Amino acid sequence: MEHFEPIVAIDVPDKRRAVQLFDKLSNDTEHMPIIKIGMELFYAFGPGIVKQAKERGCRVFLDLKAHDIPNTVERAMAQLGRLGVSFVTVHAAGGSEMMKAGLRGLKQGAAEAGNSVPKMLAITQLTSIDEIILHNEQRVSGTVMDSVQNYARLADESGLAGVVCSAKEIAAIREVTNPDFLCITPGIRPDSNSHDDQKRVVTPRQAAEMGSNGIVVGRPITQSADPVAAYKQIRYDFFGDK
Ligand SMILES: O=c1ccn([C@@H]2O[C@H](COP(=O)(O)O)[C@@H](O)[C@H]2O)c(=O)[nH]1
Repeated sequence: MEHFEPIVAIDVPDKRRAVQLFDKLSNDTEHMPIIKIGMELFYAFGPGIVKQAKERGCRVFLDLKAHDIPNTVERAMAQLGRLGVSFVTVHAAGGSEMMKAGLRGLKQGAAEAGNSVPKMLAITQLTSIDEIILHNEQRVSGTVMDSVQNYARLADESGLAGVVCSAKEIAAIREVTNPDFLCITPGIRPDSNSHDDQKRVVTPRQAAEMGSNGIVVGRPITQSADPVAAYKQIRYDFFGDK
């Protein structure tokens, strides 16, 4: 089973702060985190910000959560395949045709640029969603667990490398997917932290015990007075001495 270094979500509004965090976090070359660039940074600074993270030796998780008609996602993913990132994301709610088209585009873009193919992950139910939102707003009957399990099966059948989910759903996902299917888990909060807008939350240790292949952590690190110390503590809680 493959495990990844913690994925740090750099959700900050300005380039100077982002690059400062890339610099601080890439200093520990033995256990360098994977840098997650999301909509906030990418919409503001585009591929240039990806390049700046890569120049510091960081692997990049580009979390743009594509969700559109298959043709649009295929063409968008072809562009992302050219960037040399390690992970990209799409919403499983876009359906299997969209996910397959996205993967096709990603492979084509990566091949044209001579890059290896990034791992494509499907967002299942965002970790900010709970059963109240699922029932009252999405009008989905059943549990969050059922919905996440269904999306994971669909993503696996569509050829994706894995899903983004809460660690709480990993056991249910493993029942219906291939053994090497990845479960990457945000909604991570060390005991003392507030949950912010996250609903399905576990600690780094619980995520490890539940079988997470990699944790995604943002604010508990980026808003800490000492982001490097916060990262190291979270990494230790997830991996122990490894
Ligand atoms: O279901 C999901 C999918 C993606 N995310 C992203 O992870 C980070 C979490 O940040 P925190 O500050 O640790 O809450 C953020 O970039 C989200 O866009 C998620 O939380 N849940």
